[in-house]
Amino acid sequence: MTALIHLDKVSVRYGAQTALAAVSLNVEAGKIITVIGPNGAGKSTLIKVALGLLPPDSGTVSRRPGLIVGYVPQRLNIPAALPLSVRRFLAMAAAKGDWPAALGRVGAGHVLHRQMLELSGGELQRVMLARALLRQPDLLVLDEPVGGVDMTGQAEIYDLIAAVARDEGRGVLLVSHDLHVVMAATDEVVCLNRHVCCAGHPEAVSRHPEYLALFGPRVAASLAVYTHVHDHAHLADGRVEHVHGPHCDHGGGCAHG
Ligand SMILES: Nc1ncnc2c1ncn2[C@@H]1O[C@H](COP(=O)(O)OP(=O)(O)OP(=O)(O)O)[C@@H](O)[C@H]1O
Repeated sequence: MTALIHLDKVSVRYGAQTALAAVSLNVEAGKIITVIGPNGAGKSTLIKVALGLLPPDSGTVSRRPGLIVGYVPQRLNIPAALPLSVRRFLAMAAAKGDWPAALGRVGAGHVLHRQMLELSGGELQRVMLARALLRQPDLLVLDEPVGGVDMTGQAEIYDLIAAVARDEGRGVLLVSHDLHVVMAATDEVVCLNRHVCCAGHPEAVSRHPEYLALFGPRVAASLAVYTHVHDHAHLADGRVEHVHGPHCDHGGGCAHG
């Protein structure tokens, strides 16, 4: 298997509600896969399945044997009464790591001796990323990693994520709403709305200008456009009907409607 992780037709239900329906995706070494989708689309559920925290109701998840995963959650809840320095927090993840270098790399060199509870939202996200990278992961899983980070910081963090994939050959599975910032550094976009609506390479933008019109000006401006092969229709009751036409007119607002 060349993929670090492979999801094959994974479905997850919470009671009667389907959170993921036959979702397949691959993350390979050196590649960044970005999952986008509206609230409730199943992005966090997908991450939980990929991490092995949630077993799928059907379908399979295959991980390369011995895979090391670094995970940056959307939020970290630290008990208010827990005295925990950044240094100690990082030491818990990697006892022998070069913590100052790891923090310096994510632009948070100044927080090594601070208390975790004192950090700003952006500083906390950077520390979480440093901690994930200290594990020297084959696969980095990031659930909206720039929450609370200012605009300049966001660009810096995405540049770093791109370098981690490109220069160090790590695979990255990223959930993001920051489409325009993420696009430049993404190898493949997976548009999720319980099922995979569409997926493709952002660089296909220049080769397929006709698709720009499909998304409408608001989405097109933030997302540019990517190869869009649509093999299903969205029915009024929310179900999906598979059809064989190669492209859709996106009238159903697949990801964003
Ligand atoms: N433990 C749970 N029990 C029941 N329903 C759940 C549970 N976790 C998630 N859901 C439901 O499953 C659906 C998908 O949730 P999920 O958190 O995966 O979406 P998301 O795309 O990450 O959303 P958001 O962008 O709002 O974070 C939602 O409708 C949510 O209410």
